[in-house]
Amino acid sequence: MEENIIECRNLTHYYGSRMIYENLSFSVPRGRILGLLGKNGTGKTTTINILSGYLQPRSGECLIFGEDIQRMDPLTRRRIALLIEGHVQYAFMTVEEIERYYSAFYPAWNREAYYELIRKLKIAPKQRIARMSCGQRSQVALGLILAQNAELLVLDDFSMGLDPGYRRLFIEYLREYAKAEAKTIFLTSHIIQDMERLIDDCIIMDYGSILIQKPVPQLLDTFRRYTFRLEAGAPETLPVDGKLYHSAVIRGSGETYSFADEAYVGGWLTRSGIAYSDLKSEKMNLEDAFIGLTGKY
Ligand SMILES: Nc1ncnc2c1ncn2[C@@H]1O[C@H](COP(=O)(O)OP(=O)(O)OP(=O)(O)O)[C@@H](O)[C@H]1O
Repeated sequence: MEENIIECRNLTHYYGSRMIYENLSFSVPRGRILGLLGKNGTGKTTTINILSGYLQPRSGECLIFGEDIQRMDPLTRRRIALLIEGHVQYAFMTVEEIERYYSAFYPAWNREAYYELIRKLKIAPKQRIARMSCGQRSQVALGLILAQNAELLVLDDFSMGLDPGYRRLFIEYLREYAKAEAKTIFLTSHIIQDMERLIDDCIIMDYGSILIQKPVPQLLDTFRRYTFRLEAGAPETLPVDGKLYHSAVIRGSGETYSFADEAYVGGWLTRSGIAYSDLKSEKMNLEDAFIGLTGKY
C-alpha cells in the first residue's frame, strides 16, 4: 500500500468570523511532488502554516509521518524542511559561513547539495548575504533547504524573486534531486508554467474548498476546452451545468471547460434549446486548465 507522508482530514479554518475553507481533505504519498494551486487569497499560505504547525485549524487534523503536527515529536519534525517566504536569517554571514552555521543543527546535513546548487546558480561563496539581491537570497535559502536532507520539503512560494533562467535551473535541479532521493514535496507557486515542469500531482483550490486533486498528466489528458459557434439570436449567457466550468459567450462564440466528452456538451446545448455549430474541443497546458477550472477573475 502507498504510504501517505501528509494526511489532512476535514481541515476547517476561520480567521475570526471569516471562513477560509471547510472540510479540506488531502493526502500526499511518499516520493510525490504535489503543487497547491489557487487564486490569491484562497488559503494556500494558510494551509502551509497549518502543515508547519504554526496555525491551529478550527477543526480537523493534519498528520505528517503519522503524527499530529500539533503534538509532533521534535525528532519527527527534523524530517521536515520548511521554506516560508524564502528569507534567510543571519544576513551578516557569508554564503560559506551560513552553510557551516546551519550544518550544526541538522544531523543528515548534505553539504554537497548546498554547494552543488550554489555552483549551478553561480553564487560566490565569500559573498555576504546582506549585500545580495532578493533573488540571490532566495537561492541561498533554497540551498539551505536542500542540504537539510529532509524526507519532506514544504515550500511556500519557492520561486519568489528568481528570474526565469534561475527558476528553470532550480526546478530541473529540484525535480532531479527529489526523484533521485525519493523525497516528498508539498509546494505552492503562482508560476504555473514552472509547476507543470515540476509537480506530479496538483490540488486546485477555489474559495472555501478544493476543486480537484489529480495527477497532472491525468488532468491534462481529460480536461478540455470546448468552443462552438452560436447562431443568431442565441442568448448572451449560457445555462449553468454541474459538469461544465465557466461557460461564456464571447463575441458570438461560446466556450466552456469540462471533463465530460463532446457528446455531453452537444447534449447540454441541444437540451437548452441553443442552436450551435462547429463544436470543437482542445487539450490545454496546466495554466489554461487552471484558468478553465477557476475562472479568469
Ligand atoms: N492572520 C490573518 N488574519 C486574518 N486574515 C488573514 C490572515 N492571514 C490571511 N488572512 C486572509 O485569509 C485569506 C487567505 O490567505 P492566504 O494567505 O492563505 O491566501 P493565499 O492563497 O496564500 O494567497 P496568495 O495567493 O495571495 O498568496 C486571505 O483573504 C487573507 O486576507
